[in-house]
Amino acid sequence: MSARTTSVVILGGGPGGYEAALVAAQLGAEVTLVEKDGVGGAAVLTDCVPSKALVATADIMSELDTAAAAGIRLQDHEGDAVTESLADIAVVNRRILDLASAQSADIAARLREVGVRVIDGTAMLAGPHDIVATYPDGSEDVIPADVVLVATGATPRVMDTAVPDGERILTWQQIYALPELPERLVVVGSGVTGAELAQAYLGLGSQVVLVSSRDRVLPGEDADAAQVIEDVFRRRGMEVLGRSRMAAVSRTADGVVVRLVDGREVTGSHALLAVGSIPQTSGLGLEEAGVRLSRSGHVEVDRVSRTSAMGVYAAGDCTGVLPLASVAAMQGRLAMSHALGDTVTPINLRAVAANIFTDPEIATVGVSQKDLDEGRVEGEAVMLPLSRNARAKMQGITDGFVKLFAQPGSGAVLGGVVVAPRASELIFPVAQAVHLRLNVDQIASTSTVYPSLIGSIAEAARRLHVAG
Ligand SMILES: Cc1cc2nc3c(=O)[nH]c(=O)nc-3n(C[C@H](O)[C@H](O)[C@H](O)COP(=O)(O)OP(=O)(O)OC[C@H]3O[C@@H](n4cnc5c(N)ncnc54)[C@H](O)[C@@H]3O)c2cc1C
Ligand SMILES: NC(=O)c1ccc[n+]([C@@H]2O[C@H](COP(=O)([O-])OP(=O)(O)OC[C@H]3O[C@@H](n4cnc5c(N)ncnc54)[C@H](O)[C@@H]3O)[C@@H](O)[C@H]2O)c1
Repeated sequence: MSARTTSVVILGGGPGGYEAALVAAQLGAEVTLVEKDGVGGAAVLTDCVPSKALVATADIMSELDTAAAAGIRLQDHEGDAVTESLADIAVVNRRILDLASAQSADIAARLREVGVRVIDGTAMLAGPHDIVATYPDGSEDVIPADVVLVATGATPRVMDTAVPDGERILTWQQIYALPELPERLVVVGSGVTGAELAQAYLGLGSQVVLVSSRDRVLPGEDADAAQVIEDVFRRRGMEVLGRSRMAAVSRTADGVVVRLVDGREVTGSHALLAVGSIPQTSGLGLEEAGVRLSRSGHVEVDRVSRTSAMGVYAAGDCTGVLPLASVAAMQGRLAMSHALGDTVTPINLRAVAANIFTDPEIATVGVSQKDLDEGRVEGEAVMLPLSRNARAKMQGITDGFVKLFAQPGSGAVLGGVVVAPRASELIFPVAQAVHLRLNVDQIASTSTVYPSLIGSIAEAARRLHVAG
């Protein structure tokens, strides 16, 4: 198949779709991308980018709060101490929406530059090689495709007993339209979305109650890291209700009531539902075209993003491989490289770095403590609290740690966890070590700046040295 004449049609313009479009265009294909809501997808318009922008604002406010501990006194013109900062949520939201649409426009411009045809419409398959695009005015086009990429993402899970109304009962995609800061926000679900947004609103000045169905928040994460975050949440005044499953949410005269399955009731001014997502794969003609779906409705793919139908690939949240923007992008790029005959290395989830944008952040890569504890991986762990690091002291960092996992004998770095402000930036050397199969001595002997938080990663590596 000649890449120059290959026609590629992509359903969905999130990171899975637009990154694939860029690669396919670079490899010489004729590329059409059909997107119904806006280029950049949910990642840019409603999920990843807006939530991180909200967190960034809350972080600025929390830095103001900690200024006093560093000896900084904020005062007004009369010399009276200023002890409170207020978030003007209408301004905050406007900035976030502007920033998201600017990011979307930048991506659309880049796609145009490389010759990708972007269709504003809804797409579905009429067989493995024909895509029907429906335009906003209801008219349709059939686009023939040699290669199809399904990258339609996921959408917030909605329960019949807790239906969002966009005013008081909200999904995370609706919060940026709020005209006022919620006075008392009940966040339901303590996964990554719930934890990040609960802390962001707490930082912005809302009272926050976090309804967590599990023993602790962030049930899927490193237990030591989740404990640090839960302690910080409580210390800063968040009410965390553990082992509390929401049964229903309804409106009251001036707010909401969240009913728990054990009969308790939690009242608030607003409820934010963060109870997971479902893949957007129904009604797309996928199964009719021979594309196998899992019981959860995700598209089944292999490590180069092939589905069960020849010539049809899938990437991102609709596959359920690992719901991260970075992974969606990687899957989309791999799909195009494979379809268009470029060199491909199958996806390696072991080396995927991820970050939870709480304060402090939790960054992880590679194997987990659970893998070691449950005997799936043989490894040793060293955990160093950041409170003993000189730079951390200077910056007033009291919570957080660095944890490194290594293979006994060889000292190969298997993974790590960093809990710190900007952990997302600090995890890179560990990710690089996992990716390049470096050993602890190679990390330990790499020069680090003194004083620096990253020095703790080198120190953890030194502690894992295997005497030769
Ligand atoms: C609150 C929140 C915060 C997050 N933060 C992060 C983060 O910090 N870092 C990170 O890596 N990940 C983050 N994620 C995950 C990340 O957003 C997703 O993994 C990512 O969006 C997946 O990209 P995608 O391309 O698969 O889908 P999406 O970004 O969902 O894009 C899919 C697009 O397809 C379009 N579409 C669907 N059906 C059709 C159709 N029939 N025709 C045309 N178009 C269609 C949709 O309109 C959508 O625009 C976050 C998720 C949430 C919920
Ligand atoms: N920083 C990031 O990279 C980032 C941020 C947000 C989301 N994400 C991605 O999205 C994925 C999904 O995260 P998520 O948090 O949206 O969903 P999730 O499915 O991981 O978490 C939802 C949580 O809600 C709980 N829950 C479900 N029903 C409930 C009920 N009735 N009452 C109380 N709790 C209930 C579940 O037990 C679960 O802990 C993550 O795994 C991550 O990959 C990434």
